[in-house]
Amino acid sequence: MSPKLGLYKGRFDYGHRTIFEDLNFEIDKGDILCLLGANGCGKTTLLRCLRGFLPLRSGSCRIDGTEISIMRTSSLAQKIGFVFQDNGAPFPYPVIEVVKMGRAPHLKMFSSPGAHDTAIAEQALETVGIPHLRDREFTHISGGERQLVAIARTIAQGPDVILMDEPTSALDFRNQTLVLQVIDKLARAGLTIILTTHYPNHPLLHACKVAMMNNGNFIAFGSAESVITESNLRRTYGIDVQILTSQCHEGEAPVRFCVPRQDGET
Ligand SMILES: Nc1ncnc2c1ncn2[C@@H]1O[C@H](COP(=O)(O)OP(=O)(O)OP(=O)(O)O)[C@@H](O)[C@H]1O
Repeated sequence: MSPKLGLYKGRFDYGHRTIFEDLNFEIDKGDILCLLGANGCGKTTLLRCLRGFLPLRSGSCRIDGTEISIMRTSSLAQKIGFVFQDNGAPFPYPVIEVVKMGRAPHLKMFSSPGAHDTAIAEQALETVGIPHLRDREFTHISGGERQLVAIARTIAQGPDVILMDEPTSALDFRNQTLVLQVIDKLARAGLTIILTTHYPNHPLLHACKVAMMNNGNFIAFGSAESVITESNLRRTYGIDVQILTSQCHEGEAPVRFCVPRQDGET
């Protein structure tokens, strides 16, 4: 059986500048893959290529074995959702209408969302814990709330795969935890999720696969435990980091987490 999503010998260039090349990975239904890497290493560019927003210079990206570059736009939108880093608010629509926009790939041309689509959108708001924002104007809610609305809209889209560009970046501590729990829940329901993050502790605390990106390739790919090591973190971010373990609850496996060393940069 084909993996849910695969990239094979992927290469992308902005003009003469190669962002990544000979990049390969496969992930399956229900997997969560966390992309880590320094600012500007190419995480967003990779996500955009996987969604088909940017064309690969060479190589192939396949969903369920089908090359995405030959898929129709609506079929691709039904299969892959994308949560952008920046959720600007150009129009003062009510939040529920913004979430219903996620249903667009499922509607016939010139038709509007119906009661079924409204119910799906309301369920998506419940899933991300913001049903109380249903009738608020999208332009009058906070940046973090807009990020949660964007996630709800993508859930309402009903894709098999969700690509999320720094989904926790604008969120407070509670909502970061909430979004990571939502991601766990979606994966348990069979969705495949790829997210970028700047917090190595997130994948350590929420066991998932990790790809560490550096110099246009993955320097490590695998379980959080195997990839998030002191030496990989030093190589990627150029600082000394210490991995600590703590027994939070008696009888449960110890939790691993990383902290920068106090004695500074390497
Ligand atoms: N449209 C563009 N044209 C040319 N270069 C670009 C363009 N977009 C991004 N870049 C460059 O490509 C490189 C990769 O950018 P990208 O946004 O993918 O990195 P990133 O890892 O997501 O960064 P961050 O963690 O800061 O969000 C960066 O050096 C960036 O300056």
